[in-house]
Amino acid sequence: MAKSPEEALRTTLARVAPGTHLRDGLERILRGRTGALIVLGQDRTVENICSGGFDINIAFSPQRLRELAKMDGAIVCDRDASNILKAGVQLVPDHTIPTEETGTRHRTAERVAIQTGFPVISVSQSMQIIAIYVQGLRHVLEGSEPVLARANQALQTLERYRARLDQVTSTLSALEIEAMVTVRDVALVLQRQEMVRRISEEIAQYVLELGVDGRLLALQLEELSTGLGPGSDMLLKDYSELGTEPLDIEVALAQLHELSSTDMIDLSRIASLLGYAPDTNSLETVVHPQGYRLLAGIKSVPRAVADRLVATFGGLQRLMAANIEDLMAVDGIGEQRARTVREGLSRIAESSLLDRFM
Ligand SMILES: Nc1ncnc2c1ncn2[C@@H]1O[C@H](COP(=O)(O)OP(=O)(O)OP(=O)(O)O)[C@@H](O)[C@H]1O
Repeated sequence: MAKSPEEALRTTLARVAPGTHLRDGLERILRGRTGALIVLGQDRTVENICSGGFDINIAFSPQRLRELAKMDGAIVCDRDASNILKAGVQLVPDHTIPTEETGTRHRTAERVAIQTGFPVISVSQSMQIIAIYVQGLRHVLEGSEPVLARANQALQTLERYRARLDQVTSTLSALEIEAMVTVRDVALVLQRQEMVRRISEEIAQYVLELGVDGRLLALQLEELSTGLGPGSDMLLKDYSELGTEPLDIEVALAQLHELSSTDMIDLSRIASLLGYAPDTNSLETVVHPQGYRLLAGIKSVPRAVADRLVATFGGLQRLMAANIEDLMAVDGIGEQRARTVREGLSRIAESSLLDRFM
């Protein structure tokens, strides 16, 4: 499947991250106060817009890149910059492709990136910046310090969001056990899960961009992401019976990911993703989960078995009331698994109530 421009940019950012040969070469060009125009990839389209220059086809090294950049014209490397294929090339992209850039080097870079689909890097001699063009996107590379400063701020935000998510999730579990959940409680957890997802994604992007300088950040992100529990899909599945139409979980999840930050504050808007009328009265309606989320929290219960359990018992309350024999009556559940489910559910019930009342 073709990558979205954002995904392609992420891949390229990893390729030029600190610690890579390519970044080393680009930094050398910058320090040497020359410029460069580098295409990362070669195919028929690239061939067709290349004029002059020469084929070299040598293994990539930062020193070679720096030396070749002293010449006029562009450099063509293969996709992962393991070989330098051409140097001193004049690139002649389609001049009708619109570009916002000024200066021929950067206008060419943007057009070539759009026309070929390959990333293009420009090192500006006059502005002393390295810019990456991927399809229609432009990203200016920064030194690690400002990126780390922003990443650390995001990490602190994630820490706060995570604490709040844990809090609302354990409240929801307790309310589920007591059959006292309202739409507001569900929307609140969906909101917090989404906020954690968004900020985690932002930090993951910084990790990519920072390369070797982002190792500690990667560890911190991993630590703050462990034990997150079942995701928003399980929650949507649990409460998807609210509307008149059966809910398409994938669609609802995509809609949640696309909510603007203003919509994210509005719990009624989030509740409407579950098929519920977007008004404040709806938020106070008492609702009952199917049990998918709590079952997903029990390690040795496969998804298909969980689905069968939900289909048989038709809701968490009846599932909680089921004894070993009742559970064993479900297709694919032997005594061992019935015990696991029973004990798992009892443990969740105990710990939820303890969390709530202690
Ligand atoms: N179409 C092109 N193909 C290959 N190389 C190019 C092309 N356009 C510009 N260059 C390279 O960029 C160099 C600088 O060109 P120019 O001064 O017009 O660009 P600029 O955008 O002002 O660059 P800078 O920001 O580096 O000063 C040229 O000498 C050439 O090596």
